[in-house]
Amino acid sequence: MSRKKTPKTKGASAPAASALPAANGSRPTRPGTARPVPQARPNGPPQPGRPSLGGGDFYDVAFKVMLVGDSGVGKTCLLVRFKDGAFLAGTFISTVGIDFRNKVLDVDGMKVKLQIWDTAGQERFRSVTHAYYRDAHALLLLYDVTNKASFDNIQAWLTETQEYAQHDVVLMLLGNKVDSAQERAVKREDGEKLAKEYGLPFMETSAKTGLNVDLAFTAIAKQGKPGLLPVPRAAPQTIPCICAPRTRATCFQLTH
Ligand SMILES: Nc1nc2c(ncn2[C@@H]2O[C@H](COP(=O)(O)OP(=O)(O)OP(=O)(O)O)[C@@H](O)[C@H]2O)c(=O)[nH]1
Ligand SMILES: [Mg+2]
Repeated sequence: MSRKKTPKTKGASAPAASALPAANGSRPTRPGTARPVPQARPNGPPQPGRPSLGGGDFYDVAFKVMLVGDSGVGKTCLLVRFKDGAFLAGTFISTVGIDFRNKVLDVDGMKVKLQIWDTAGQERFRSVTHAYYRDAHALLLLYDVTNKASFDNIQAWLTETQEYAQHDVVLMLLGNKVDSAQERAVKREDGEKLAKEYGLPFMETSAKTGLNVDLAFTAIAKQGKPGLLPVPRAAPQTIPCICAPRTRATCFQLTH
């Protein structure tokens, strides 16, 4: 069992983000620190040798999760819903660079700390986020069920994943904004089909109502706990390769 010490910072922006140029275009941007940072809730008595988040949250294993997907799909809202149980309604403020939050979950009696990295979906921050893929244990790939383009772009996000993340990274596909039934542009079956094609677990979520949000993060935490819920992967030969030609030499799918 890993008992690593966690950084005590909560909600801090990565240094790289602060060095980024100011936002332009129609959307306002928010630095990672713009969100209110809640205090960690107590999570059992201190135990000798057990690392803590600094606010009373002790954990046994730590797991880094990255949220990726097009700008506006709801990555930040999903994280805020999971961490704070609230929905960020109102003006859409794009994330600048990258931000993170920690939350400890109880998974079958073991405390699993999720360090969740919220990336900017905007193209101009792509080089910043690439640097963080390598350390991620899990990637949540988000699209917006009311935005077909964000669904179509999932393949491009998978390509990025194959290029920059560890080959054994845990992946999950999430279709967010499922509360907006009337504006739905991507059928649930299409999400399921894509997930099956790539051997990914799949859920539809709503950061607005909270539907499946805890469930999605808990499933990820379980996959981060060795011996629990191994990722259902398709056999390599059934997964079509989406590698860029220059990465094929190192492709782990070996299908071309
Ligand atoms: N109806 C509905 N709206 C949502 C949901 N999640 C997010 N939104 C809205 O979608 C917009 C974008 O949400 P964000 O979470 O900021 O999007 P993001 O993916 O973090 O975008 P970037 O930071 O630019 O990458 C905001 O106006 C949110 O209020 C949801 O589940 N349902
Ligand atoms: Mg965001």
